[in-house]
Amino acid sequence: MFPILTNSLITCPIVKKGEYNYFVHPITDGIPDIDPGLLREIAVGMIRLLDLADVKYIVTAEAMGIPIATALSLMTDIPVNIIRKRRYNLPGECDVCQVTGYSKGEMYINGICPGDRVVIVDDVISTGGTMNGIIAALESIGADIVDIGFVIKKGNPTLSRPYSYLVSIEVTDSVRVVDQTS
Ligand SMILES: O=P(O)(O)OC[C@H]1O[C@H](OP(=O)(O)OP(=O)(O)O)[C@H](O)[C@@H]1O
Ligand SMILES: Nc1nc2[nH]cnc2c(=O)[nH]1
Repeated sequence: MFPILTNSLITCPIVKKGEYNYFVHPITDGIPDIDPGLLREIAVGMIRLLDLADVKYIVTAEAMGIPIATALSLMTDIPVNIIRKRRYNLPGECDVCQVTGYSKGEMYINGICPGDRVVIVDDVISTGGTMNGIIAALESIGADIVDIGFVIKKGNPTLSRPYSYLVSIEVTDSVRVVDQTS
């Protein structure tokens, strides 16, 4: 179903971040490069996956959600709203607490209003810490979260809302693709 994505995953390197097996891949790291054919395959798959009707923003997290959200935006004409790792101190800025398997930090939402219909996309979900933080922050704003989609699901994370993904992987000393959307 996603031959370029699948092949690039099973051949990608793994590095250790403490005890965490971190896979290094074009879509999640931009390394070694982002092939346009891979990005197109993903964008077409995500558009099939997601409910994008009457959506005001495709919301994504800096940094590696940006290429995916941009590709979707070009194909749908829906603007992108980027959750940034930098604080701007603008009126209404909303803090997101981000905890991953290897890091902890803050992110910041600007420009989303109560009632805005949004779809959230990201490159990968692993512990779910990032997305659960984003969901809580968007709920506190009063945004209407219509759908949530990932290119890659790593392991078996739990989210406070339903979500979908293109491929599911297990990572040990290599990547194994265990499932994909049909
Ligand atoms: O499910 P989780 O365990 O929270 O991991 C998922 C998050 O990890 C990556 O972001 P990262 O913070 O590494 O930033 P980057 O996009 O700048 O590489 C990825 O883009 C997700 O946002
Ligand atoms: N590139 C990359 N990003 C991640 N985000 C959460 N886990 C991972 C991982 O294993 N690799």
